[in-house]
Amino acid sequence: MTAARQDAAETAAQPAGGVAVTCHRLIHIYPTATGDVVALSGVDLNIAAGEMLALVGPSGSGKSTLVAILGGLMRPSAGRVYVGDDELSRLSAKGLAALRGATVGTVLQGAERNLLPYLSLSRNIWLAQRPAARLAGRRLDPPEAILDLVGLGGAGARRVSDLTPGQRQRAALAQGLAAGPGLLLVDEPTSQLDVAGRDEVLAALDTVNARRGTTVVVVTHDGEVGARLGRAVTIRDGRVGAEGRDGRDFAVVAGDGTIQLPPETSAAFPAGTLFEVDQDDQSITLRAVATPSSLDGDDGVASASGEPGHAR
Ligand SMILES: Nc1ncnc2c1ncn2[C@@H]1O[C@H](COP(=O)(O)OP(=O)(O)OP(=O)(O)O)[C@@H](O)[C@H]1O
Repeated sequence: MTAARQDAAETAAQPAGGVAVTCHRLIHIYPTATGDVVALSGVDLNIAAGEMLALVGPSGSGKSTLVAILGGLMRPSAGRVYVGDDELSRLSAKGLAALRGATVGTVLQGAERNLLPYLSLSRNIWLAQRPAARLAGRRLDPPEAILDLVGLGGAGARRVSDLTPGQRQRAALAQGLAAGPGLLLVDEPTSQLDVAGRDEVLAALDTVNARRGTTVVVVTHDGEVGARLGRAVTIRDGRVGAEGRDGRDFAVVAGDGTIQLPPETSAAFPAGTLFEVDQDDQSITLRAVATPSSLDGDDGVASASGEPGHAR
């Protein structure tokens, strides 16, 4: 949480209510007619309760699959995932339904997919609250209070179809927050918005996080959104490839000890390149000593020594 968010959280009337998330060697495979598709190949990720985080990465890297698992919409093929105290693969179908109904709010990409356009905002939220009230026996905030959180206070009587795209996206956030979840998962909330609309959505997420302590995970292709949330985790080839925190970029050691090189670095070193590894307390130095093509030749490693360069 930033200092501003911390201040707001301390003055908020509502108690903090975020849940932590832990993924350990998470694997997901889609069986298809043409063979298995490995969507997640060992995700290790810790998200603290009340943290805000962006999941970024190229198309097809596994972001939506990860979010669907965190939201209790799918079970992983292997590995463990905790949302709060619940290990999801151990939950019964009823337990998963309770998780979806009360603990996790999922906002799908495309605001309209989350809302009934012919109903008022209040009615939309009220309908989304019913399963949570039944499943968790919780007393929930009135719809107007939830709309207020996302900057739509006083708009409860308006119909979804009468809203601007930015308002509609914030209404979709309100829908995801209807049951008072500890974890809010939001898929591409800003992709169809102009800069002003994007800023309003980010401000709404900040407010939700500050006042409720809700853990917020946003899937986005927008690097600016990642930067504004403070922590951006890059999913590449189905695992955590890198992480940005407060403007600094980090490589991440996976649970199996591997580190993905940044794309621009790996482009300079073809697969099969041999490195010498030097390590001290604070750093690891990789010195490329042979490329696959040099290994194909007669003179092998020695002839390529020092080429194509150094990676550190
Ligand atoms: N239902 C499915 N059946 C088979 N393969 C799937 C299915 N859903 C996703 N995949 C595959 O799993 C991999 C990861 O997909 P996923 O949608 O999770 O990635 P993504 O990072 O969210 O992509 P995008 O940014 O385009 O939404 C891709 O290779 C995709 O083709």
